[in-house]
Amino acid sequence: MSGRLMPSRPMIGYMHVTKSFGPLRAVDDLSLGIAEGEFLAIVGGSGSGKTTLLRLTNRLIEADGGTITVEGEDIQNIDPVALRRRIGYVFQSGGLFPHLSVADNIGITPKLLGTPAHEIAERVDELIELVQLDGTTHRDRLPEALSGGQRQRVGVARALAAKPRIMLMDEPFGALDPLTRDALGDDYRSLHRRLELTTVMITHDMTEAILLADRIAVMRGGRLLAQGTPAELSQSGDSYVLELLRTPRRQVERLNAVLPQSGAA
Ligand SMILES: Nc1ncnc2c1ncn2[C@@H]1O[C@H](COP(=O)(O)OP(=O)(O)OP(=O)(O)O)[C@@H](O)[C@H]1O
Repeated sequence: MSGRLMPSRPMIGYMHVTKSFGPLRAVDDLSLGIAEGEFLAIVGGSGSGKTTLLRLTNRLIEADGGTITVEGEDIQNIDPVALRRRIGYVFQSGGLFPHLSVADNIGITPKLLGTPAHEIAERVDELIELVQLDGTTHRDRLPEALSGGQRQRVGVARALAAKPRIMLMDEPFGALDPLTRDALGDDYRSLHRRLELTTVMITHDMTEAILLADRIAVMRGGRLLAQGTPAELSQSGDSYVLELLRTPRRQVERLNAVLPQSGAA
């Protein structure tokens, strides 16, 4: 996957996008294109504008300047509800409705679209299987009776319900223990490939970004500081980018120093 800033026919295109909240420029003159089928990770410190960029993409908020395109269309010309149907969104906390069962949470979008009940039930079963939940035990549970990892699987299933081609994910695995996080990351990566999705995922974790994404965009102070494959980023002249990339390497070195080099671990 090439590290070009703007592929010739981007699935999502950001051209000089700016968004301010009062005097604060949360997103500042950002240009970037994401190719069809690409998995892009956005990495950056707290407050660097990552969530704002995702929310601009599905018109939860509106940009002050610049243009955003989805499948070549300016999103200003797409009805926000229709746009959100084409873009799945997964929240850090899962964002599930606490009073609705797993099945009803997953089926909420088809229901709002007026899909007949039997079709919703079929789609829900299909999605439960797709995200590897257990239909028998989990289908009728409330979110409070699920583990964090299971809740995130429901969040992914719900986001996929309207068969979007694009998935936006805001720190989807951030609050999970490392093993669950790894498993969910791997499972999502294969879903991304199998369903030929285009995915933009925010993560604080450079290791996760390197392991899951084709390309990484680094944001700082609302600006796109650097972007490229991990190998390309490692050639960056920017000290913040290099520092971000050094963290996973340091972790590996420390682990290697502590753990035996062979054996079960
Ligand atoms: N609705 C809002 N009103 C005012 N300021 C906002 C609003 N939404 C975001 N901001 C500000 O914009 C900046 C960017 O916020 P954003 O949530 O995009 O950052 P982030 O990179 O996603 O951070 P985090 O990693 O902590 O989630 C922050 O300073 C934040 O306080």
